Amino acid sequence: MTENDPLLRILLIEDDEDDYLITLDLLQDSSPVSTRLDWVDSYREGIAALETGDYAVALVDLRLGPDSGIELIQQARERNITTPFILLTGQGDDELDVRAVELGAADYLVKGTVDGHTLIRSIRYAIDRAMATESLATSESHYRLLFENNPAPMCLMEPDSQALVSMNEAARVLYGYSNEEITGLTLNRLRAADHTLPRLSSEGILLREGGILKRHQRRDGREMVVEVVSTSMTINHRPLKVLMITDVTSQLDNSRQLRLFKRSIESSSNGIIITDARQDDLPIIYVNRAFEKITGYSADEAFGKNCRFLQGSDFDLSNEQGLGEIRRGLKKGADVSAVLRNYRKDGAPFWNDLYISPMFDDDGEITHFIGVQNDISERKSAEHELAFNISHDVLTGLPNRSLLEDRLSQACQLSRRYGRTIALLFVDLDGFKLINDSLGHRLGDQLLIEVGRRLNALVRSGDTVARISGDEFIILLPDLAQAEDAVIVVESAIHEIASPYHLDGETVHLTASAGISTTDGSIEKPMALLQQADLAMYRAKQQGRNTYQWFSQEFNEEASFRVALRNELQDAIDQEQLSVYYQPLVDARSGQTRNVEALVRWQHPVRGLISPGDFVPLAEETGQIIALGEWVLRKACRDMVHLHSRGFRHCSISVNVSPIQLRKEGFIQTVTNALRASGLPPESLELEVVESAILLDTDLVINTLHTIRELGVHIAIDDFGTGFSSLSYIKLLPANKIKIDRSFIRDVIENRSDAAITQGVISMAHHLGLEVVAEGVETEAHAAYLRKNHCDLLQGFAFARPMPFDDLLMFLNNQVSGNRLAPRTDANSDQDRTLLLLDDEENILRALTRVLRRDGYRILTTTSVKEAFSLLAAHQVQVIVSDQRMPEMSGTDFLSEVKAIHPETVRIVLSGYTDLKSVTDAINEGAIYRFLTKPWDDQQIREHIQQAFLYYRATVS
Ligand SMILES: Nc1nc2c(ncn2[C@@H]2O[C@H](COP(=O)(O)O[C@H]3[C@@H](O)[C@H](n4cnc5c(=O)[nH]c(N)nc54)O[C@@H]3COP(=O)(O)O)[C@@H](O)[C@H]2O)c(=O)[nH]1
Repeated sequence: MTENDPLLRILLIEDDEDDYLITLDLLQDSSPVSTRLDWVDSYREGIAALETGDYAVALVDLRLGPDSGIELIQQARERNITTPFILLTGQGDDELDVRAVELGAADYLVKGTVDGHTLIRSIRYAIDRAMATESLATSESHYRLLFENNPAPMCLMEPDSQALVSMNEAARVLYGYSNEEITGLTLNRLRAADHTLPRLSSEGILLREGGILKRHQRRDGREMVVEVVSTSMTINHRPLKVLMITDVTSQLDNSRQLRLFKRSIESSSNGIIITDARQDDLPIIYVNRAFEKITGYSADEAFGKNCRFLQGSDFDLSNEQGLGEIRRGLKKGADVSAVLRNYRKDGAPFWNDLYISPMFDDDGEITHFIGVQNDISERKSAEHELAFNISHDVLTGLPNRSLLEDRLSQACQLSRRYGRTIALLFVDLDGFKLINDSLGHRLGDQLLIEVGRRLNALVRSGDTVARISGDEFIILLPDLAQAEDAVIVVESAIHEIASPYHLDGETVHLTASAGISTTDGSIEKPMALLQQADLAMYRAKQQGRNTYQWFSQEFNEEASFRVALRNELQDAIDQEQLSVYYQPLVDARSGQTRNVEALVRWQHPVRGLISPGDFVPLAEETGQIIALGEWVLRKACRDMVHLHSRGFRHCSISVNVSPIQLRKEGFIQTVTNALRASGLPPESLELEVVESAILLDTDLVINTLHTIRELGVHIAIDDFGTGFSSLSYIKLLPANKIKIDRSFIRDVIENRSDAAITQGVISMAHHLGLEVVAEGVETEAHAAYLRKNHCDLLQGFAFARPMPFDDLLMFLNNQVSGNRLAPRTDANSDQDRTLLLLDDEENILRALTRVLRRDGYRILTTTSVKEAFSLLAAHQVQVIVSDQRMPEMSGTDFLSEVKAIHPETVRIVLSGYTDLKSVTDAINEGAIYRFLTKPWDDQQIREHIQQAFLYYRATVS
């Protein structure tokens, strides 16, 4: 209180007015400051005045009428009235004094003993004390607020007992206790069973000074990891510990997770790079070990660099697209992935499947980029290999059909643009299957590889050699000035392929047939070129192989015809447009029909009668031969039963069986079904099988034939001599019969090779106990020759053509009624002497006949070599006299042939010219017996002829 202090308002609660006036005087006399003393004289008014809060101090009389000043003070305190009190009383009383101070009275004055100064000092003291008390209370409340409202959980703990004195709200919330539950709580209660943890700096959490980690539990038992910082302090003379508690459970989890992430990144097999987006040129600030391993660069070498250092120094076109994507992605701040060709430190390239992700700060700014590298070089090379395999033939490494197709299309575009010619060569190896089967597939493969290599070696860099299937190679020549240029290549190809191959110590010879098709690029469907070349190749095969042919529209039409036929054949089978014709096989000696061959015919509604030679191969290609063959078999069996019922029981039926039928499962059942359904005895059925039928699935076919044979059905080997089968296979076949192919019979009477083959086959067959049929017997001469050479059965136009069943019946009936094909017995017997005279001049023949007739010979004459062969085939000629100079061939050549075909004959040349060389050669070879000259001496020539007959007798008998 000073002079400058404002007016000091003092309340006097006193029931005695005199005391009021005394107090007023005392104040006015002694107070150094302006005071105003308000007086109330009752308890009630006193409380009311105090509640205004307007008074710096209140002087309260102990006695207020019936009320007590002490009660008033007590009442005021209860009403939170903080006004300092000075209790006034009429007499001194220590007890009262203590009581007043206890209640918060600042002083106790005894009325009448107090002077002005004492009063003023007491008032000042009361006010100061009140102010000090209030300031202390304010400060205490601040501290309490600070403790209670502190967001950090805090506890006050008694150090010895560890009893918790207090817990702030944050701590209560953390632990789940209410304020009331704190009483009696000890630190131990807050601890989990296993509350100690090692210092966790290794766990990546930064602890505060003095902080330790403990495992605590909440009221509900849930555990948590807390950091506890404990500080000792004394509060109100009481030593206490303040525990500052922080729940670090999630921090610890995060830290562990972070460490896990870090370890994952470190141990990731993908390379990981982090670049700083806030620095120029995005320098690398982190790389993991996998990066070092993939690239060969250490982290130190990579730090500070931009990732582009992995792209090598040369421009790489293959990266352009990927880099473009990355640039766009980075610009947008979006995730981006791209495959780049990067380079390792040692310069080796690798394929980097890169995934880049931006990292943002809280303001949405990109701070870093994380790149994840995946070295996909192996996958790339596998993909590359796969792509290669998709477009290339695995065996030879040559382009396959699909790549060829691409190149052909491209070639067509280019040749149209630049006016060039494209040629496609279709090269097919001749008889490769046979070679493959006999050599084995391993060597077969080597052969194909070598063929591919040879073809590749002879083409130019822009050309393509492809392998489109087994033994089919294509050469695409996309850039020819003219079509004829293809000839050089095709001839070289055929020549190269024909050079011997030396494989595993074996020397293999191979030929190829080729077809050429060409275009100026305008062809609508480029692959049609392949079909055309294929057709041309097919024609080359027909021409005898080891040659080439050009495609022509004519082939195309033929091919179209074949395709159409193939489709119509099914209708033919379904709609019974097929019929069976029969051709007799006659006994060579008796002329009797012993057997008939069933031959299918197709009566096409538009095309007329179609030969089986045209549609059977097609049916074999499509598999339709199964249904077709089965139908023929059933029909033939039925017809044969019909024939038997008409009295021709000695007659059996031959049915052709395709190799495809033989290999088909259930064929035996098909045969038994046909026999059972028709009632034909098995021995009346003969199946004709071509020798090549056993080339594929040999064991299966041979077993099938054995089973069929066991049924009683006969087996004939058809077209004998035309297949490539070995004789060792033949002996495995359970055959009854061999049919010599008609190609050997056609010239058998004049071609020494055919004659030798025919004689050889007959002899071999008889030694094997087989019967022999000659097919294609077209003339009497054929028949006579074959008879003479002991052929058993004859089949051919000389006797009958294939005919419908009704005609067959008629034919057989005619035979029975005497018109049978009587055996052509030669008019002269073995003893008869038959002389054949051959000269292209009729008058010579007449003159000779006149001279020799008188010696009783049967004289046959002819001016033609061809007819001479026929006469020789048909008659038992012993001596032949031939002119030397004839238009068809020389006499010595003719007699040389005769010697091969009829070695028993005695052969004489009668010539007006002396070509010494050929005559001496013929004599030396034994082809001629005598050389006589024109003009002749009648007597002399008669003697020579007689001697010739004698010579014949002597040598033949
Ligand atoms: N798998 C089947 N093949 C069959 C069937 N029917 C016939 N064929 C085969 O078709 C080929 C052609 O037969 P085709 O046109 O009927 O010719 C046969 C005869 O007509 C013919 N032949 C008979 N004699 C002569 C003759 O003196 N000269 C001559 N130029 N041709 C003649 O020969 C064919 C019979 O040959 P083959 O069967 O080898 O005994 C032919 O290969 C038939 O096999 C069938 O139903 N299924």
